[in-house]
Amino acid sequence: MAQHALDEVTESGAFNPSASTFRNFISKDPTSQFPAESGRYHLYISFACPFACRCLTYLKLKGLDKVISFSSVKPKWERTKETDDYFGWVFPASSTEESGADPDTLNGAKSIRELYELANSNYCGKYTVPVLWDKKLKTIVNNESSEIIRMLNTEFNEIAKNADLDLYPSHLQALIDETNEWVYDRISIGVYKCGFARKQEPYDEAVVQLYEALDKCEEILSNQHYICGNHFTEADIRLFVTLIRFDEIDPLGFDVTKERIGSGHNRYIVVPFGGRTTRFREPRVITVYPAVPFSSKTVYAVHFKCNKKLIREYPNLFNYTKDIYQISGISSTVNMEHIRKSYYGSHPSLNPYGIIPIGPSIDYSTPHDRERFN
Ligand SMILES: N[C@@H](CCC(=O)N[C@@H](CS)C(=O)NCC(=O)O)C(=O)O
Repeated sequence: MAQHALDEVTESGAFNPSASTFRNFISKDPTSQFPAESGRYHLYISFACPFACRCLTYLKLKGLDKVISFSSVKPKWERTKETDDYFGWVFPASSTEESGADPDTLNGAKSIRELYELANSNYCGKYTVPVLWDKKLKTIVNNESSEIIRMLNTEFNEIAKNADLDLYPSHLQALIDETNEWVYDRISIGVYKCGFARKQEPYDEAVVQLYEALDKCEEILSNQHYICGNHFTEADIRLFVTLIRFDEIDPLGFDVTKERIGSGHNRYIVVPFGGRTTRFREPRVITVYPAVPFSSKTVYAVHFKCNKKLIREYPNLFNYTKDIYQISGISSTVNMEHIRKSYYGSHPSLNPYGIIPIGPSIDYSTPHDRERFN
């Protein structure tokens, strides 16, 4: 059994991930094995992982982040044991080692792998995030994001701050399920199918399907506010976590304006803006030959070869992404520094030197036009 999703590739070269292994459910029933209780559970995430961030988004939106604690691993995979070559998610040794990541004060684990081994000493499989951990029984409840978000939606409502928020309302369930199916297959996992393909044919197939699905989203979102109508649902969160990783915001804190200076040449004026990491003290003018727009240097577009079109070339999808980003609590689930470091730094077979491209500058907090559907 493969230890990494990256290695779950069939003989024909296509990415084919295996199912998650821990599939228990937390229930509002106090007599169940895993009852919904304040302070009992912990969510281990990576800010880089779209699947883990689905769950974090639920903690924020449902007002459960005081009821269920959470912490993030470091973004870049590291060796997890002296005795073998498995590289995976690790915790920092101290809270100052890596901004956004926390040591594992609960179990004293050095890696996510250790948690899987604590839960099952015979475990062999992938060591993925998210991990929903039961502090009382010292085990993994569930490591499948699509199930964790369903529990968070309904089972903690007695103690959730925003119990009334229902992201899987009964009248939309059939439509949400149907939407999830094609969005997952062609977009959420579709970008990984493009990136992890080891032969041209499966890549060609996945990339066509990805862009057909993005075109379909664009069409749907030109007629309605959200992907399943005018109601914000689970399906929007599942789509958003991929869209936000497609066109990355400027990680270095540069405001880049482009000027054309003759055929084939672009001049970029790079201006540092306040409060964020900057590399230059003074505004600089840099010239790029030939005319390669910065906007082509994005996470999925570059790293996973999803470069037919960027999200911001789709007016409705782009404004939709901004709209969701601006929902209270959501921007705190987006850590671009972790996303960049992780994708570019953790897949040596895709990016052997671990070089992180500069990326474009997009401000997702700027106005959008989605209120037109209100
Ligand atoms: N089915 C899982 C998939 C989670 C998943 O693929 N996580 C990736 C990060 S995006 C991971 O932890 N990979 C570690 C590895 O492949 O070793 C879910 O949706 O919860």
